[in-house]
Amino acid sequence: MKILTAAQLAEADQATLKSQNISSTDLMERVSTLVFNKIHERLNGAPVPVKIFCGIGNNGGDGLAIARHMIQHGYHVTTYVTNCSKKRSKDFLVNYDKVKEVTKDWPILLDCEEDIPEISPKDIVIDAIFGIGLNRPVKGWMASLFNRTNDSGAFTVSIDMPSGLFSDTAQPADSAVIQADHTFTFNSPKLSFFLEDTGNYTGTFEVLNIGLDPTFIHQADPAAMLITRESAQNIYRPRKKFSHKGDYGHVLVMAGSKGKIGAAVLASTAAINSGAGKVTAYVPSCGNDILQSSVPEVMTIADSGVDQLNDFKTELEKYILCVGPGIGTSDEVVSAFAKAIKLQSSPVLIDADGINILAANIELLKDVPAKSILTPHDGELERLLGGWDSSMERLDKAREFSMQHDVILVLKGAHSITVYKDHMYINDSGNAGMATAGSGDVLSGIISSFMAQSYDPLMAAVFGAYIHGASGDIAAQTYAHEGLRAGIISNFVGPAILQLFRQENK
Ligand SMILES: NC(=O)C1=CN([C@@H]2O[C@H](COP(=O)(O)OP(=O)(O)OC[C@H]3O[C@@H](n4cnc5c(N)ncnc54)[C@H](OP(=O)(O)O)[C@@H]3O)[C@@H](O)[C@H]2O)[C@H](O)CC1
Ligand SMILES: [K+]
Repeated sequence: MKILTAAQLAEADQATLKSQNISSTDLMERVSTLVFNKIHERLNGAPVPVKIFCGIGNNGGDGLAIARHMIQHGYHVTTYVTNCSKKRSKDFLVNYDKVKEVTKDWPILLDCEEDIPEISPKDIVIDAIFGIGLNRPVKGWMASLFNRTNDSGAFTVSIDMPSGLFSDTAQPADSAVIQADHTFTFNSPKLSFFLEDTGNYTGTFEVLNIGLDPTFIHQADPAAMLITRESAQNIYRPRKKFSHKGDYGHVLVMAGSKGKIGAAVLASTAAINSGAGKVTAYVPSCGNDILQSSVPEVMTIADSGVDQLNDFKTELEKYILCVGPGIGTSDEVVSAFAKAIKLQSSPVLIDADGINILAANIELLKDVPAKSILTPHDGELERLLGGWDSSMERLDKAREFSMQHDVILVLKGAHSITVYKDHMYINDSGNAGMATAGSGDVLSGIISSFMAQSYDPLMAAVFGAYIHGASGDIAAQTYAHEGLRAGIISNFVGPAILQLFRQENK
């Protein structure tokens, strides 16, 4: 699913009016009817007090139209207009007049100086103050209204966006935002819904298809792609009937050190569980027997270093290198890592201490083959890029780094984001139970396995992140978030691939 910017959505709006030969008032009526139906389905006529706060732009227009439908259906509605300036939009005014058709009670005009209206925990608040037209931080009286709403304990439903939230630019620290319990958003979710510092404002969110011009949407270059089950289905490559293990590649997992051989076990198990034809673990010699007894499908090469890697020698001709989990960062390891990277001409996967080594020895980046994949968690990312002030800046810096070094970054988090130059892919699978030791080692194994199976590196990263999350989601149905261990996630790669094609129960 495409994630479009506020500017693109406004353009889509105009393209829709033209291609469907409808007025903007018609489109607003369509949108507000869709939202009303959703609310009506849930409330089912309940006599709860509903307070609808409307701005004076089109988000406010939506709010007024929703108010009209609700009043018409017998709901107990009080409508407020935050009448802070004279620049009311045309469709706001049309819908302001239309309220007259269903009630004698005009909306209450707030002139933005008076006391904030009472809001009780028993109210349902509908927030239609600002949508994608927000253009500056929310301060002063409006901020007090937002804070009062947030503190009220009332169930709050936001229309299109929680008011005060920016959709695709950095959220100013001093700007008030409505904390919604649920958000109905139009056409596509917004980028800020997926970022750590802003993603909680929406509460749960639901994307409503408001019938925007499909040609415009098809042609639009998205701010990011949301990777859902459907997108993952399209990336998946079925295996051929007449094939052998040589067709599915060979992953060489260079990982582990004394006390952290588990990282090598987890990454190489995940690689074999995800379909690589062959997997070899390249480990310090203390890890050899551990690997051989814990995962018989994986071959091993023991390095000359006993407790940690100190060299890189292998006769293997063609493999995908997955390097970094649990290797440490001592001088010996750095020289083994540097040697391994230099020997590669095809893209490699670098994780964990591999990323820490690059961050501390930035000159090694020139030996990293183009389109290699780095999978940092935020601590590693910070070492690599320096800090950031907002999630948007984190993305900007990642894009710049990717562009400069021609590498793919998988930024791990609640929604892992794969960044390659100007392209971003936001993962929509996974859960908080996956925040557990070794989960990243499993991700490295999964992605390198798909690289070995000849997926294009960018698609291997995007698909691997999805399958990793989906494995965790299926595993959590049996183990709960708390019971998830990295090795368990890895065992659910097969069910996650099956799930891609399972018919949903309707
Ligand atoms: N294509 C679609 O997705 C459709 C969306 N619809 C709805 O329309 C809104 C967008 O409406 P728009 O009129 O462009 O903008 P808003 O209503 O969100 O806000 C504009 C008004 O807000 C004022 N503003 C902006 N920031 C602030 C602020 N920090 N403090 C105070 N006031 C602010 C702005 O004032 P100016 O002084 O800058 O002019 C405007 O008055 C979208 O979100 C949907 O809800 C359509 O219904 C259908 C298609
Ligand atoms: K809103």
